[in-house]
Amino acid sequence: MQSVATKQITKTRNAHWRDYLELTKPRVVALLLLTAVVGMCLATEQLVSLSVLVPALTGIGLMSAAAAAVNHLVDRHIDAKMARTLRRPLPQGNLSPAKVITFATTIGVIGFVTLYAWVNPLTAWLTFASMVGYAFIYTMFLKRATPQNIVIGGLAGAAPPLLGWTSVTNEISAFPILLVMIIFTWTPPHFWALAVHRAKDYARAEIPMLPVTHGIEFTKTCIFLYTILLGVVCLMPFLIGMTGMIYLVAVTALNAIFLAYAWKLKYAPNKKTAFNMFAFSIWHLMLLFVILLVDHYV
Ligand code: HEM
Ligand SMILES: CC(C)=CCC/C(C)=C/CC/C(C)=C/COP(=O)(O)OP(=O)(O)O
Repeated sequence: MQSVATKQITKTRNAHWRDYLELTKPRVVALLLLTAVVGMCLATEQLVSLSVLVPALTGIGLMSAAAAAVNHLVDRHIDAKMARTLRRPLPQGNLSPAKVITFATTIGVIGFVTLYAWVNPLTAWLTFASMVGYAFIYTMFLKRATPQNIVIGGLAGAAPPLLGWTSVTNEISAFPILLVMIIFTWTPPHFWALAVHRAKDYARAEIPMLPVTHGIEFTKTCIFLYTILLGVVCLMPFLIGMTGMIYLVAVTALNAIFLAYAWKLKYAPNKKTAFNMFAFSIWHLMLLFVILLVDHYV
């Protein structure tokens, strides 16, 4: 496998703007920003002012993109060993590590200054903590150290609703923390479904993801249990009176579908079930946050 990776690394070409875009994990950042926008909107009865919305999204987006670029840099050797990640700009030799460091530092600093100067220092520091959590604590340490890596590291990716909320209110409160808990409990079924599908890749790269260390069946059981827990956590916003019937009905339907995937994955899987559950997880989270918005305004 090393020889496949080496062959790819020697096949270099000039850097292209698309390589820089790929470093930022644009689709992941887009969903993170949606959850941040919802955090902003739910923080106020009025419409969010553009003078907060624009710098907050710019800052959170740039710092998330910087964290993603550092993840590409730190993981370049393991990415070269996995079929899913082999074609990324660093394993392909399209970008040098020095260029990636310059890029990540530049956008990270611009993002921080934007938040600090035009939003508020609280949001700037919370976003900084999330960036460190993903780029350094998860990527450099947890990912290689424990099968609970994504559970603990998931907190960084779960932060954006809180970041959106503090952008508007300049204070931390219980409701956005509940939104963070929703993403936090969603992350294990989201990622482990993909890890079940790609278990051989992770084994080859010697990354201690749950299916590698504890086996596929145990991972499927954990996915099932976390999906039930997610269903319970998703009820909380309704139970504390922060959302209404639209949220309750729509989210119950979404969670029933997610649970049906988890059940099928455990008890009646075919070759595509794990990947289909991963793909649905993205729709699940996206629709859940759109529903929060609809419920807030209707
Ligand atoms: C520690 C937490 C997380 C882990 C380990 C994780 C892992 C992954 C992995 C391995 C992929 C496949 C990437 C690819 O092949 O391109 C992926 C895709 C994705 N993830 Fe996550 N994820 C996490 C948290 C999140 C969060 C918090 C969000 C958004 C709120 C998110 C949104 C997405 C989206 C939208 C995709 C599809 C990307 C694409 O199609 O390019 N993930 N995730
Ligand atoms: C400021 C802030 C909110 C920061 C969070 C930024 C961020 C991009 C979080 C997403 C989490 C994610 C995609 C993890 C996958 O990493 P992986 O290395 O396990 O997956 P890979 O193998 O696809 O690279």
